[in-house]
Amino acid sequence: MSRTTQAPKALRGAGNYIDDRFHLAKTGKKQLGKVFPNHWSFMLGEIALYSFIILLVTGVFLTLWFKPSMAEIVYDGSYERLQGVPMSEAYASTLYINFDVRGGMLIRQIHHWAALIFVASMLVHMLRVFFTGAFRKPREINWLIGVALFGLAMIEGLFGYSLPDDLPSGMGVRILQGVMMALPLVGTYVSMFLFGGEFPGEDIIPRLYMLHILLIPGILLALIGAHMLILWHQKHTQYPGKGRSEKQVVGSPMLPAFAVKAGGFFFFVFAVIAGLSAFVQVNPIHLFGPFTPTSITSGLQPDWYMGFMEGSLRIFPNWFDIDVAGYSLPTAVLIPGLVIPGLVFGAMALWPFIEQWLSGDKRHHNVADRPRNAPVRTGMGVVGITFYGLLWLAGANDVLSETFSVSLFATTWFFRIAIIAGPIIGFVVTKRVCLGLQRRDREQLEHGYESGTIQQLPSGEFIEVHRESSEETVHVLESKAPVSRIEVGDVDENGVEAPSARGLMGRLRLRLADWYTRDNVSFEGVDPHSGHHLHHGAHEGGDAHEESRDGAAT
Ligand code: HEM
Ligand code: HEM
Repeated sequence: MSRTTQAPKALRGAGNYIDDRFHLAKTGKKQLGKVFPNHWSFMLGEIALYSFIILLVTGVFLTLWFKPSMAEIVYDGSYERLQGVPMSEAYASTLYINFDVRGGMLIRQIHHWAALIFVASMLVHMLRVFFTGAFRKPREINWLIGVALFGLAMIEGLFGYSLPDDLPSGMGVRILQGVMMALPLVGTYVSMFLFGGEFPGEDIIPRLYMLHILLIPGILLALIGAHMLILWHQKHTQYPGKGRSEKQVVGSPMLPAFAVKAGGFFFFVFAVIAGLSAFVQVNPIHLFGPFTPTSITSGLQPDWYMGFMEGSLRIFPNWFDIDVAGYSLPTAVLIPGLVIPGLVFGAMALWPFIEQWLSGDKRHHNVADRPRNAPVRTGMGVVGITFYGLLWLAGANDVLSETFSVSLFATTWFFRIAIIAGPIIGFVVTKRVCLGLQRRDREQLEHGYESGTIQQLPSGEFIEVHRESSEETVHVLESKAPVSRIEVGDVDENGVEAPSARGLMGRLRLRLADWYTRDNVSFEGVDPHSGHHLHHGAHEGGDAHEESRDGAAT
């Protein structure tokens, strides 16, 4: 006997009341059945989202006791080792959260760990999007929002790190001021404006506080909202496979499968952050002491996401300063502190448009690329990782020197050379590996996979038996887009428009387009399993739920 479940009367009443006014039932039904593709790499954006929520909640807790004031007091709280020490109210209030507020130290730890994981998950999420080409049309705007989110999150973290006014806080703010002062013409004014006078002054902590708890989180929240709305509207990309096309999305529906999974995953992320916070100490401000402009510590590192800026400043040579009309431009600070980060973020923001410009490809892409099938893009991604990673390591050049007992000058020079050679080597090796994998894919598509079974033919010859790949694998292998090496003025059958050869820019564009596609292995004319020595293999099934990209569930 079957029984239909009905919501309790009161709930139904409330539902009807709302539906009468807002007519949400129809839209709600459609939206709640929305299909989400399943792949572990799509959980990286979720980790960023959940750690952001944890930051908001723990941040509000911290504001209850934190005092954003530079007024000097003499400490007489419960941490005995600092009693009688003059310090700012900001530092004293953070010590108070640590030692006098119940659970205070744990919440500070959670806030800090969540910040570290927030930026890390964002970075890995961004790499996933980059290497799968998920930034291509129609998702360029979401990519740009992402780049803004990444930059803002770094600044938000730096400002949060500066709030407790302990020694590392003040050192971070000092570097920030140094970089600001290097700005041509306006540097000193910008610094005076932010600090309300000479460094450090009394104003900086209240100002950073306002930015940290109100303005930047507000902008982050709005941008994340827009990011999610756009994602919802455009739907997710999906990896190639059986039944997955540019027009169809395959995965689990929002209710119940995806909602339950996402809810559970939130608690998992929270548990990992809380576990780390309970057992692994981060930023023990009570051990560092209050900031005084005359003190400095050695071997101290900033939070990981500021590491690449630190490295950039540490290894850039102090070769020349430029004098323009009586103003000096300190290149050793200006270039590593502003120009290099500007180039890194500029390249990130522009890449989707550069790629579109040189390939002429204006099609919609909903099926993700396999990284090997876009060797130049994948190579450029490795250039970015190597460049960023080396700068990041260079930010710890003193720690590396001490650990490996090499001189500081040797590590500095190692990084100065590696920062140029590393990305070039990275690009060449990656591109070769991608092309090698493409050749292997082509081979597998044509001949099936190597079974490991060796047979001896009557003639005495030994052969390896190849078996047919599953239908799923064939779909994945066949997903490689045709290599578009089109001639000037052409539009190919995929709507890819050829670069124009006119003018200097036109010729440059053609050259780059050629560089982008040259060497790519063509799969055209390859008939699956047309090779010799094949035996039939197993076939796998596809996912259960499908939805067309224009919203109709099937
Ligand atoms: C993306 C968001 C955020 C990031 C990356 C971030 C990061 C940080 C970091 C790294 C610290 C230093 C923690 C420490 O002392 O060990 C900090 C401190 C602080 N944050 Fe945030 N935070 C964020 C959002 C918020 C929000 C939304 C609030 C408040 C509504 C907030 C309130 C505070 C307060 C009051 C402190 C000073 C107390 C302390 O240092 O323990 N934060 N934040
Ligand atoms: C606060 C930080 C961020 C949050 C909370 C966030 C959240 C998400 C989520 C939950 C998704 C869907 C699931 C997934 O693909 O992982 C997504 C997709 C996407 N994100 Fe982010 N993201 C953030 C930062 C970024 C950054 C830094 C970039 C790139 C620069 C970026 C670009 C994209 C793009 C292009 C998509 C669509 C991908 C697709 O459809 O396959 N996001 N984001």
